[in-house]
Amino acid sequence: MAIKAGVLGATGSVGQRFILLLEENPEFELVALGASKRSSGRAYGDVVAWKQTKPIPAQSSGLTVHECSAVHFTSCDVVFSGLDSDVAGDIEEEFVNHGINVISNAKNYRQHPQVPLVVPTANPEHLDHLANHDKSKGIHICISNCSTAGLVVPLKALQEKFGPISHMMVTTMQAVSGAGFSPGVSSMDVLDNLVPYIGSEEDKLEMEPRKILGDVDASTGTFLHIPQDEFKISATTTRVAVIDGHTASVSIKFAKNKPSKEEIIATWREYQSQCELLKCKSAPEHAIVYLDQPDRPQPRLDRDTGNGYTVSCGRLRDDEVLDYKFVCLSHNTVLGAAGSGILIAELLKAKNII
Ligand SMILES: NC(=O)C1=CN([C@@H]2O[C@H](COP(=O)(O)OP(=O)(O)OC[C@H]3O[C@@H](n4cnc5c(N)ncnc54)[C@H](OP(=O)(O)O)[C@@H]3O)[C@@H](O)[C@H]2O)C=CC1
Ligand SMILES: N[C@@H](CC(=O)OP(=O)(O)O)C(=O)O
Repeated sequence: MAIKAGVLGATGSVGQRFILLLEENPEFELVALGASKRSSGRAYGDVVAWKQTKPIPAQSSGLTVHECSAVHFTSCDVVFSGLDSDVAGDIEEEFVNHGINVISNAKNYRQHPQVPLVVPTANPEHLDHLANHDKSKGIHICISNCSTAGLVVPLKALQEKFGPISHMMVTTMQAVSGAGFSPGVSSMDVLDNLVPYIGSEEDKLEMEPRKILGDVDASTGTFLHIPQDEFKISATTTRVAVIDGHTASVSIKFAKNKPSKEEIIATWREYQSQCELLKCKSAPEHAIVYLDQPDRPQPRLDRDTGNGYTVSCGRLRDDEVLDYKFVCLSHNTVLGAAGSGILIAELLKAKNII
């Protein structure tokens, strides 16, 4: 039976991606949409400022947009949240307290010790700890920050094979769709330009990988961060004139032995997450691809690999300061947001959690 899904923040950058991905996926039936009071009570097609390259799916276009109140979403098996973080905190809490399962893109609960922070092709095993969740409430899961999502997949593959990474320096070049649509980045700021600042983004990149790659205390269901002194991260984040696709230049140092370049590339190419092993519908054939061309990955050429669920890596080379440096690229509204939400719901079904 199809998973009945709702989308909160359906009119936004992430919300629109949810609409497109859900429409193409027979595992889901989209039954309810929510946005602000400005949009509620009207047909989705009439209120959304559609900015995707594919047309609005006809079925979604006719759905009525509701206010984000749990009463309108009780028929949903899962509700995906693409809400502005200014409002996501209270709204998601109300939904979970009404027994509705929420998978959120907003940052509000990412650091909560009982809420898993999941990138489905990196740490799907964290979802196993939800099997014994408090059944009087809905399940609450957070998806990572979009730059973090593309980063932790290649790191997880290396951590599994070669042990912990102790140091990382990362500089991102982030697409404008990451800044959302209301108001978004102005063309005067980003055209012919680069903005070397994205508010709070560096803190998230320095914090979230330590939870995603960390352990879980199974006795208490607490999601633990790798201590800061065991995994030091320094991040710089920038906005560039790209529509979709976040690129990162990354340098890493291994805590133990330094593998060879050939071992790293083979590890990335062979890596399989539970999503592929459990045959989730949206799972990419390869969670990571390594590109040998010296000028790849590039956002326009590589963001849609694996329908936007694959991380493209390239330019692996020695680093004079740490061990190695490389470039990675991922689709910020697919793997970095809506796509991960959908893949997490598919994992929950495959694991009999929903
Ligand atoms: N864009 C990206 O790549 C990523 C974004 N995120 C996170 O996902 C969330 C959504 O981001 P994004 O889509 O970019 O943002 P947008 O600004 O494009 O969309 C925000 C959405 O929130 C709704 N909203 C705003 N105020 C209210 C309210 N008071 N009550 C109910 N709904 C409201 C808007 O509805 P309306 O149109 O009616 O105003 C809109 O649907 C954010 O928390 C963001 O940080 C996470 C990962 C990646
Ligand atoms: N801040 C990211 C989008 C994102 O993921 O935001 P947050 O981590 O607040 O959900 C960007 O600007 O590209």
